Amino acid sequence: MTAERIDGKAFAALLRERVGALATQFEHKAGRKAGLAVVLVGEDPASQVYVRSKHKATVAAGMESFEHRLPADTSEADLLALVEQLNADEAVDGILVQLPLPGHLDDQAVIAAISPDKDVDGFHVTNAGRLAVGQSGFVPCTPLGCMMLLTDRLGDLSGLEAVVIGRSNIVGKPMAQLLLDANATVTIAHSRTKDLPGVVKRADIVVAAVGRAEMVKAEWLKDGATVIDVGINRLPPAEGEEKGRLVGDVDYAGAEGVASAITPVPGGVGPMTIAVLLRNTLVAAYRNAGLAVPEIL
Ligand SMILES: Nc1nc2c(c(=O)[nH]1)N[C@@H](CN(C=O)c1ccc(C(=O)N[C@@H](CCC(=O)O)C(=O)O)cc1)CN2
Repeated sequence: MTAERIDGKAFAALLRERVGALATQFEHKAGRKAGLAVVLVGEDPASQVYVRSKHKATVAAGMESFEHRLPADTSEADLLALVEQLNADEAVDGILVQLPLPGHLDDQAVIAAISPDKDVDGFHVTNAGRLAVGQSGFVPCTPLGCMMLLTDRLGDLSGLEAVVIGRSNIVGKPMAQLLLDANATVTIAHSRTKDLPGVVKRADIVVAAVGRAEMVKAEWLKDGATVIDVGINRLPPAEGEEKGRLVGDVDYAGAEGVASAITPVPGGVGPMTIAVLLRNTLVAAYRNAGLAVPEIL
């Protein structure tokens, strides 16, 4: 079997296009553009790339982008003051603080300061709670993007066995919650799971979000499984290479021979993160303006 490659890049482009069309409708109805504020503290090279991509995608979708770049030694009090200012700014529908933050800053305190109704990352404890009890809030972008790819491919997930490898607040836990809401039978596996290969072998759906390069091997997979690879790991440069290759948490070359479908890295889940961020921002804008959120969002 050669697995179908799930093209997250193409899916994300379609989603961004749809959000762009709805953002124009929003502007006509509300008399203003939807707005996203992104805060970057420090000079982490990967974060700089992601923040630049978010800015470009926001503007391309016809929304207002407010970028705040702060020095690496910014104090927590100054960062919290900026978040407060953005909470009060009516032109700002969504607020995102790029992670990771420099070590002296407490991510949880910063996330807690964001108004839950502007928390388009879905990281605030209020939004985590809303997801847990089935209320509408904001769902973290990466797991929601994974879910869109899964339902596009599989349709109804009822009764399917899903294994999520990784238990982070940002990906693993919300992913498991979304799969459970879709009536899958869900196992969350992690570094202390006994017989991880045996657990993964049961799964019709595998979501790998551990952050360890090519850890999930072809032999672990059930024939015909659908594999969603959230990992983005850079290998050390091979001879003659300037930069190492990007790989996921799954051994793609091996898994391709066993799975029925798999997301590549790059070009799979990663691009969905930014497309869903635009979607969440537009949902926030509709809600903040007191307008009905279009169903197709
Ligand atoms: N506040 C947040 N911080 C972080 C988040 C987040 O959702 N909110 N997620 C990640 C980083 N991230 C967005 O912020 C992100 C990661 C990866 C991609 C992406 O498109 N990756 C490409 C490969 C990119 C490359 O060449 O390096 C791919 O997978 O095809 C987009 C966004 C951590 N921080």
